[in-house]
Amino acid sequence: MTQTYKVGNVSIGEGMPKICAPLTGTNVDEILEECKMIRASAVDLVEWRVDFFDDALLTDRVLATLPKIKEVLEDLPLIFSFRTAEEGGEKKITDKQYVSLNKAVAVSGHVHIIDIELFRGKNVVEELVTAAKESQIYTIISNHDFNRTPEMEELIRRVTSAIELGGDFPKLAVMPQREEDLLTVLKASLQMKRTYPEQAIIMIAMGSLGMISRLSGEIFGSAITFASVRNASAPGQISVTDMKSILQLIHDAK
Ligand SMILES: O=C1C[C@@](O)(C(=O)O)C[C@@H](O)[C@@H]1O
Repeated sequence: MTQTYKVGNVSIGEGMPKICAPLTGTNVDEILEECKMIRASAVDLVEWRVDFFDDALLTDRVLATLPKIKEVLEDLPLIFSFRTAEEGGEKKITDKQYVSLNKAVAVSGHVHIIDIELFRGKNVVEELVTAAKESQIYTIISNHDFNRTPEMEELIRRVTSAIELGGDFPKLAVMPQREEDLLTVLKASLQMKRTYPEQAIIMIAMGSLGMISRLSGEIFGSAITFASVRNASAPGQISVTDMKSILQLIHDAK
């Protein structure tokens, strides 16, 4: 039985996968406009993809923007993600900046979850997991490959490392090149769900070929799915409205 993580008012790890919409605005006005649209939609969580923000490398500007976002989103749980250029994000950032930005955000009290990239290395990940725990917020430990899908054993190895490093939600997003890659992701997801039944895991195959993986989380064991309200933050995301009705259909059929 998957452990349920209570993030704000949302229970992650039970029932239908929870829908998360990304904020991809480049300035405060755009971001707040997106927040309003998201607030009026059927999302469960919001991800601030801060790497889209022009001032992402200025911690003061990021910290000043967070309360404005919270004001519009009200009680919707917020994930903070700086997706680095190495993993398909918009900007480069040094390890030092990455750690200090995420730490400042963790202690700010304005976010519920921070996303830490597995490949930033053990030291960075451990330092940020500790900081998050001290601030009583959750962590996603993530890994992305926008070009290909690694072998099944490698997918399992990455998710297992994320669990061993103390992440609350291990997350993998990879790009299938052929139909078999999609099956590999679903199979890895199911295997992880069976091996770690108490763990809420997020497994995504991106692009049009991977779309099924975004819909089938309740079957194969993926606790959060990403869908868009205005702009997609990754290939293959569908609209929140379509996502909600498909997840409901699958849920009702169970
Ligand atoms: O890691 C993920 C998943 C994602 O890459 C996707 O494929 O939906 C979208 C990103 O915004 C998010 O940080």
